[in-house]
Amino acid sequence: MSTLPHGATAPDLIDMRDVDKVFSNGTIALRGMSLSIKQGEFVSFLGPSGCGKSTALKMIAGLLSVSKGAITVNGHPAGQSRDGSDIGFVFQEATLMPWATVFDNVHLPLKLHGLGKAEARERVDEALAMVGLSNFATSYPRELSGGMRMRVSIARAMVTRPKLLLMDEPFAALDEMTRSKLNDEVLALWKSHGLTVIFVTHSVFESVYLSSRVVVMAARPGRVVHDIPLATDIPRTADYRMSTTYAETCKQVSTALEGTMTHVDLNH
Ligand SMILES: Nc1ncnc2c1ncn2[C@@H]1O[C@H](COP(=O)(O)OP(=O)(O)OP(=O)(O)O)[C@@H](O)[C@H]1O
Repeated sequence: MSTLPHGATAPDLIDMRDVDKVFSNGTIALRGMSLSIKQGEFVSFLGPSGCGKSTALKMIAGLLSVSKGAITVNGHPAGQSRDGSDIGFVFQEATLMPWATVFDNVHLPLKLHGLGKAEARERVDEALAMVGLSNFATSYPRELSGGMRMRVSIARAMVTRPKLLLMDEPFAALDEMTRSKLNDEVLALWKSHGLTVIFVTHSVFESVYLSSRVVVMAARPGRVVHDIPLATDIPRTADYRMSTTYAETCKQVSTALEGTMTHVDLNH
């Protein structure tokens, strides 16, 4: 358990203890990563290319094994929760089935759990409504814009009603306006569903706008070098993007990120 600023306690949802990841070709993707994340946090993993952000996310999801150390999610070793449906994963590409409708794409995780179309309809409709795509259930991915395809991908991650949403640079390929809009939509989902979110990004601006905490990582070997808590009581609005507080926080995080370039471990 960790103590929140107002004195209440929230359980640690994720606990990473001294985690290493060494790939079979000898690459040390992560060394000694320790991190606790409380239920309800919005945490960004920010760092240069190759610092192990995606690797850390995939290990938390149980998609990759750890080489050393341990990761628990909700008290279970990563990847060993009862049915895996308490984690939603959104990749950089929307990775939709081009031959299937929006409805069928979002239905997929429930189908894999044995839920037929009729039984799943309410849940799929709910997920599509969450991302504003109720009118596109019968459309095909090729008929949608890049932003809409990413919304389908988010609906597919949310259809199992996960507690934890893992997002791996989901908006990197989108234009600035669509990206800002989707940032706001993810924040709204985070708040309304009491989610815990881990969001991988290269963007200082995006991490500061979204997060309650920015974990700055360095490469060679991948590791955590800064853990920066951010104020969450300031509403994330268009005004906030223009504020001096936002500019100053971006500068602080940017300086921390620039510092990662000098944090090369010469023993590696
Ligand atoms: N399957 C793999 N086999 C071997 N090496 C890998 C594998 N996956 C990742 N790596 C290496 O591990 C390191 C960390 O990779 P990772 O993709 O986690 O970094 P990242 O911070 O997410 O990078 P980016 O921001 O460019 O996506 C890199 O050096 C990468 O080349």
